[in-house]
Amino acid sequence: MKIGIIGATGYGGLELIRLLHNHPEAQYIDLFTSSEEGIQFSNKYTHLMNIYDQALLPIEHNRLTGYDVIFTSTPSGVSSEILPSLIGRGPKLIDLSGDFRLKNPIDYEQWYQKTPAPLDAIDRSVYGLTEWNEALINQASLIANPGCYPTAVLLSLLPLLKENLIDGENLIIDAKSGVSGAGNKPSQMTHFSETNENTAIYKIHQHQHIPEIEQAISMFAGITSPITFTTHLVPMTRGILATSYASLKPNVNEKQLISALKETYANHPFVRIIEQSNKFGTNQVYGSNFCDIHVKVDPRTNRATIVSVIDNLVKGAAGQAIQNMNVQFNLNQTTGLQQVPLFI
Ligand SMILES: NC(=O)C1=CN([C@@H]2O[C@H](COP(=O)(O)OP(=O)(O)OC[C@H]3O[C@@H](n4cnc5c(N)ncnc54)[C@H](OP(=O)(O)O)[C@@H]3O)[C@@H](O)[C@H]2O)C=CC1
Ligand SMILES: CC(=O)N[C@@H](CCC(=O)OP(=O)(O)O)C(=O)O
Repeated sequence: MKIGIIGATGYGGLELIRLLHNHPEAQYIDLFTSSEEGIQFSNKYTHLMNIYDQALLPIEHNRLTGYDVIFTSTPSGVSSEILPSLIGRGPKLIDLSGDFRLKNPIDYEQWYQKTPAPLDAIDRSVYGLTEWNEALINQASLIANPGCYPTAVLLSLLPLLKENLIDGENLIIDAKSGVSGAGNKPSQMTHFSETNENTAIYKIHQHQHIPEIEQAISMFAGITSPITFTTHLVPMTRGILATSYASLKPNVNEKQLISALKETYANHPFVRIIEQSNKFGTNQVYGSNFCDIHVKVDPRTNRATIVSVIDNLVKGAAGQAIQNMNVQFNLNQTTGLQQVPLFI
């Protein structure tokens, strides 16, 4: 396969490069930049010395049709300019940004504060939550790869909502992310002295992943109800831990919740249901494409606490993007993605 990565110099791009290096079908990879044309990649990123010594290429739209796959791992507002003219013209397009995820352009405008992608391109895009949308992903020209938080939240909640085991009307979701979730561009929020020895809540009630999660819950579980979703920045580099609190539907018990999760993901190797867990955290999936899920019912409140962990750069971004590429090309979903988590 001939693959192009736009945004190769960013965190998502670097993770695509790391994972594709061990992908048996990724024989040829070009790396594109909007700002560092001609620079030898391994001079910028020493860890890639003797692995990716090639020069970064400029983004020339008329040449992009010559690839089998184009990944865009760019800030919001970029891929909506690059990809629409490429749809159906050869390459499979996989966008890691939020530009094609929200079906209603007014929502995009409101939550991203940017101009939305053209409506016909949004209409043709397929939401790339692999475990839930495989058939459409297989046929798609343009994949809107899910956001990191939505991936962790949706994989844990959808089976329980779909089976009507928990109340979807009053969901409270509390999520925490490592700092790489904010990309490699420094800001006051991600500065070492602001994140070290600190845990902060941010974008309260304004996070752009709120409409994405609500849209997917409606799409896959048929429930249209607003959620309470809060995000926190914690002093670690990778990882997302999402904890949801939901009331049980009448006569539902913990065993049924676990069964629904296990049955849903029985044939999905990247989702692991962890039944016994005194300790459950982001390091058990670090560097891997796993999403681990744990659920516990509190009999005093009749509420379930549903917790999931992913590596934001792998299952939350590049790993899921490659999983989607595998589905598009009728490869086994796990191709190139069988890394064991880096535990310590
Ligand atoms: N980090 C994460 O955990 C996740 C990120 N995402 C999303 O994926 C996308 C990429 O994220 P991430 O890698 O973290 O971001 P980074 O900021 O680390 O990287 C983005 C890259 O995009 C390139 N870029 C910037 N402006 C342009 C432009 N105008 N045209 C083309 N390329 C441009 C830059 O490279 P250059 O200057 O070389 O062109 C830059 O390296 C974002 O939309 C993000 O929201 C989604 C899920 C998880
Ligand atoms: C820690 C951190 O800042 N995370 C980012 C996640 C970025 C992301 O994935 O957003 P889109 O893909 O929707 O652009 C945030 O909360 O905005």
